Amino acid sequence: MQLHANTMTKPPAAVNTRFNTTLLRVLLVEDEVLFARAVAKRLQKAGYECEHAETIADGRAIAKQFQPDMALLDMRLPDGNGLDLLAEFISQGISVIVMTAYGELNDAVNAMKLGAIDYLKKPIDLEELLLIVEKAEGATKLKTHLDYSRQRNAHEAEGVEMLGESPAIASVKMQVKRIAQLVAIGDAVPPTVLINGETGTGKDVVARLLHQMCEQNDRPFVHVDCASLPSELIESELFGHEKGAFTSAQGQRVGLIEAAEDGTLFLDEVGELPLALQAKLLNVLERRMVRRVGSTKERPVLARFVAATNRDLHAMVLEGRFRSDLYYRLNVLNIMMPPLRERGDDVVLLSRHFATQTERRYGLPKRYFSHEAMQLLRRYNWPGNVRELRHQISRAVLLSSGVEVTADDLALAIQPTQFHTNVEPLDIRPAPQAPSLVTLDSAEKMLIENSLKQSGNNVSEAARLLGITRMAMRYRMEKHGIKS
Ligand SMILES: Nc1ncnc2c1ncn2[C@@H]1O[C@H](COP(=O)(O)OP(=O)(O)OP(=O)(O)O)[C@@H](O)[C@H]1O
Repeated sequence: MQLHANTMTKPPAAVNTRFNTTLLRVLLVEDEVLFARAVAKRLQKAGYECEHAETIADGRAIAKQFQPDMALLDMRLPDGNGLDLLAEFISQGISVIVMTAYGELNDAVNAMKLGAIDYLKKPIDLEELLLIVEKAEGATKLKTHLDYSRQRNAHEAEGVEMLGESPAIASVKMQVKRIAQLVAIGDAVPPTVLINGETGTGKDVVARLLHQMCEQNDRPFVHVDCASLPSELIESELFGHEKGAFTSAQGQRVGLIEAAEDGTLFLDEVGELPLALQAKLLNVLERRMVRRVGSTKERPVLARFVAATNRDLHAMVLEGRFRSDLYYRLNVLNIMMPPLRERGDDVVLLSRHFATQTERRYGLPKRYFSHEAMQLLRRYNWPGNVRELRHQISRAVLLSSGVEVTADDLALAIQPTQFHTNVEPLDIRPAPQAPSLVTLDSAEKMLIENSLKQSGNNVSEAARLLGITRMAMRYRMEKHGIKS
């Protein structure tokens, strides 16, 4: 057996102690070694732990030791068809994404019927692959593990930043600080916090900031996305289970509530929690005890509970879709995130910040916003809030042809009704057309060509300018038919 691996340094952890590991594990079964190395590198860079096997036999053997959470499986392998391994992996609870060659659509269809989460057609773009892996993570229980693991890493590596100087954000920062300073006396537990706000306003950022500012910031921060946990798994994910508690419970498992220890349990999108589980959660909050599925033993719960929602929970209570007792239990302290359109000039500060991030990531020269672009940014009403702003800015920075980001580089079709009420109306002119005609593919091609031009056709230097590996650069050049 050949182990092709990569830079894995830790020995594989046992299945039941996965909460103690830090990275989500991806097994790549692919016989094209160069491509596999490029994929492994990209995944490692994105925070995944990755192993590689070239054959079905190797894949089977490595999976036993490595205990992957997810597998990327090629369909044509030297010792058989990847479909043979697919069923085995799925029965072991491994999420599978298949990779098929051009014209092998039947394989993809069969794989999906057998339970693969998604498929990718070759030639594969690494960024697309990453997006699909991330999407698969979100659609399964894996997201929870990863958010938990990544967050632990993130706290070790860097602090959370909540940018903004507007009175609305200053007030949020003040509230977070006060809540973090509330020290529980004796046996008292920290009060629960409910964060409300439109999508993309930074509820997640606030939860992490609160954790960071608390005394127990070296304890775990466990992010549970209640919307993406499959309903059949949510109970055992949250509460844990004992061996044999149900048919597929081959081992004992610590639930996320327990995994939070005396840190923070962040229940994101709490409005999506099914009613039956709302009752169980209420019980945990009231009694501060948790019982694993299939166990008779109760364990104390020490974590701080922080919940977030973009729904009107009060309205959901009136409609009978959210338990009123749980609502009041969660809503002990409340933080309301203001929409971006109410944060005045924070939009300027955030735009500069996101532009600098993109410039650094792609090795681009510093960009400046034209006066018109700035006006547009200030006057748009940002329904997707800070998340939308971040995407728009990085897209505009990547697409701008010179050092100036113009209003046309921003794909904001502003409507007269979307203007802020307190600013003078902008010159009405047709919505920008050009950006919507540029595809991600052509933007990537343009970036690659530009970087090669800038580096005098030196591939390594061009890769450095773009902040990618030489291998990834070569892969992309080949994809776009660019010769050096
Ligand atoms: N004040 C801020 N400073 C810097 N970055 C921010 C700020 N607010 C939000 N962001 C960034 O915007 C994006 C969206 O934020 P976040 O995920 O916290 O929003 P959310 O309210 O939890 O969204 P959703 O309701 O969709 O889950 C993230 O990339 C986050 O880092």
